[in-house]
Amino acid sequence: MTGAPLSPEAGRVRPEVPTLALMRRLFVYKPGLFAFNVLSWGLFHTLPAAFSYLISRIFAHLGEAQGLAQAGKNQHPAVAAAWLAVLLFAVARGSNIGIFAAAVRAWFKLWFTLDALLRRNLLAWLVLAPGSRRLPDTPAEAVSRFRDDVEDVAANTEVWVDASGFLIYSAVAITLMWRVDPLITLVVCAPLLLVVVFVQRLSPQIRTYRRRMRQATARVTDFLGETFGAVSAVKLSAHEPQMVSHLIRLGETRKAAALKDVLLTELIKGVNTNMINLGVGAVLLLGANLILRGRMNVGDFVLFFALLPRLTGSMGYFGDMIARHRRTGVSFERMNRLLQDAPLPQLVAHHDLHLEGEPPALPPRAGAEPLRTLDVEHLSAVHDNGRGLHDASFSLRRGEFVVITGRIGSGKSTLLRALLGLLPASGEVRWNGEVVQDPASFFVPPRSAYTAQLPQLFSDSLQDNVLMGEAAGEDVLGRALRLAVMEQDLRELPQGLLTQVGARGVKLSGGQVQRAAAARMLAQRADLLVFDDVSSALDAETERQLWLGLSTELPEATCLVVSHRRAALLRADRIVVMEEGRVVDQGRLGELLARSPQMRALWSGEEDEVAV
Ligand SMILES: Nc1ncnc2c1ncn2[C@@H]1O[C@H](COP(=O)(O)OP(=O)(O)OP(=O)(O)O)[C@@H](O)[C@H]1O
Repeated sequence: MTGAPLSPEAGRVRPEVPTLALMRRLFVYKPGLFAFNVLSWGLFHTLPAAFSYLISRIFAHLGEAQGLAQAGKNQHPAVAAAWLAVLLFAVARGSNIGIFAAAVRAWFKLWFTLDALLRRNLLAWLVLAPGSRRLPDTPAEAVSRFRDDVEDVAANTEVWVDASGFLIYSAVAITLMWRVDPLITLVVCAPLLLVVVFVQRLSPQIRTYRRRMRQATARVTDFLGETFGAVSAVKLSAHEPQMVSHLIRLGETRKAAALKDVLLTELIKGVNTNMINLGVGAVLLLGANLILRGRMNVGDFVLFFALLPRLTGSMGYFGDMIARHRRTGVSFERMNRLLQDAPLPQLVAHHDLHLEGEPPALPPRAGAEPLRTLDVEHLSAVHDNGRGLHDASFSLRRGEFVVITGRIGSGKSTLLRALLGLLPASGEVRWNGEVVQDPASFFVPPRSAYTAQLPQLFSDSLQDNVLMGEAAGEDVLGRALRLAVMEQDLRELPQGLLTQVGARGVKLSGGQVQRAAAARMLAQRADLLVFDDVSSALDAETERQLWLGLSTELPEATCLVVSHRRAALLRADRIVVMEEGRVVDQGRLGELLARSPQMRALWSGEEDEVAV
C-alpha cells in the first residue's frame, strides 16, 4: 500500500464502450466453435437460394414441357430435367435439416460458453481483483447486470453468426434476380436502404429506452428487497399505505419505460416485416405485367417469388442487427460500470471455464510470514461527504491487544476498513516492515481475520457458517465457539450446531449473530484478529468473557479491537483514541486517563454520545 490513492472512486465518467472490439474479442475465445457456427449457419441460410433456384427450374422445365406438348414435340427431356431438379431440391432440403441440427447444437454451446465467460469475468473482478470492490449501485442493479445484460451480449452473438449466411444469400439472390430483371430487383432492394437509415436514426432512442427500462426494473427490485428486509419497521411505523403508493409509482415508471422499449423494438420489427409485403406487392405488379407482355417466363417469376421472402427478411435482419448492436453497447456499458476501475478488456478477457468435467481443485491456502509488527502511517479514507479518516498512524506488535476507542462517528470503523483494504484509502501499511501493496487481498486468513460491526450470516447451518467450508476438526470448532461465548446459545438452539440460521433459518439475536461471526473469525486461526465494535450487540458481561477467554486461551493472539467497554480498555496493551476522524492520542490506559480529557470522558461514560 503506497501514498497514492488505492482505488479510484466509483462512478467516474468512462469513455464510450467499443462494442465491436469487445464482441470481436468474445468471438475469438473459441475460434473453432465460432468458425463452425459461422460456417454451418452460413450454409443453412444460403442453401435456400439453391432451393429457390431449383424450384424455378422445375417450373421452367414444366412450362417448357407444356409448350413442347402443345407444339406436338417430344416433351420427355424437359420432364426429365424437371424430375432432376425435384431430386436435387429434395437432396438440398434433406442436407439442410442435417446442417440445422448440427448448427443449433453448436450455437447453444457458443451462447452458453460466452454467457459463462462474461459472468466469470464480472465475478472474478468483483471478488478477486486487487483493491477493495464496492458495488457502484444496489445489489439488485448488480443482479440485473449479471443476468439481463450478460444475456443480451451473449445472445447478440447470434446476429454475427447469422450475418455471413444472410449476406451470401442476399448477394446470390440479388445476382439471380438482377440477371432476370434489374428494374424489379432495384425496386425490391430499395427498402433495404430505408430500413438501415430508419434504424440508424432511431439509435439514440434505442439506447436511451433500453437504459431507462433496465434502471426502472432495478428500482422496483431494490424497493421490494428493502421492504422485505424492513417489514417490522414498516408495520411499527404504520407506513404500509405510503409504501404501497411508492411501489405503485415505481411500477408505473417501470411500465412506461418497458412499454417504450418494447414498442420501439416492435416498431422496428414491424417495419422490417412489412418490407416483405411491399416487396411481394412490387414483384406481383411488375412481374405480372412482364409475363403478360411475354417478357418473363413462369420459371423466372417463381424464382423472384421464392427468393423474395428470405431476401426481404434479410433486409429486416440487417435493420435488427443495428438495433441489437446499440442495445449490446448499453449492456456493455452497464456491465462495465460494475467493474468500475477495471481495464475495459477485463470484461471479455479469456480464461478457462471448466464447463465440462470436474472443476479444478482450489489452490492450497498460501503460507504467510507470521506477524511481528504492523505499522500504519498517515492512513486516510475520506467518504463522499468529506467525513471519515484523516492521517491516522499507529503500530502493533505480535501478541498485543490494541483498542481503538472514541465517540460515535469518530472514524473507528473507517480506520479498520481502510486498513483492511475494504475502502479506497491512501497512506502506508507495513507488515513486518514490508509495504502492503494490496491490503484487500493481503489481510485475509491466515494473516488476518475480521468481524464486522454488522456481520452477515449465510442461510446455512451454524456449523457451516463458522467453518465456511474449512475442514477443521471438532477441537477447532469447539474452541472457536467457546471463545466466542456461544456455548450457552448452542444448548438453546433446536438442533445445536446443525440449526439452520441466516435469512432462511432461525432468527438469531444481534448479539448471537455477532458472536457467531466472531466464532467464524476465530476458527480461521489467523495471526491478526480484528474486531469492529462487538460491544454494539453484546452486553458488558459477555464482552468481558470474550476478552478474558482470548487472553487465557490465546495469549499469543494479536488483536485490534474497536471498543469503548472497560473490559477491553483494561485488557489493552495500548489504546488509540480517535476524535473527528483523527487519532488524537495513544498509550496505556493509565497514561491516557492522566492526560487525555477524551479518554477520561469515555472511561467514565459521562459523554452522552459515547457509543452504547
Ligand atoms: N459510507 C459512508 N459514506 C459517507 N459517510 C460515511 C460512510 N461511512 C461512515 N461515514 C461517516 O464517517 C464518519 C466516521 O464513521 P465511522 O463509522 O468510521 O465511525 P465510528 O467511530 O466507527 O462510529 P460508530 O461508533 O457509530 O460505529 C461518520 O461521520 C459517518 O457518518
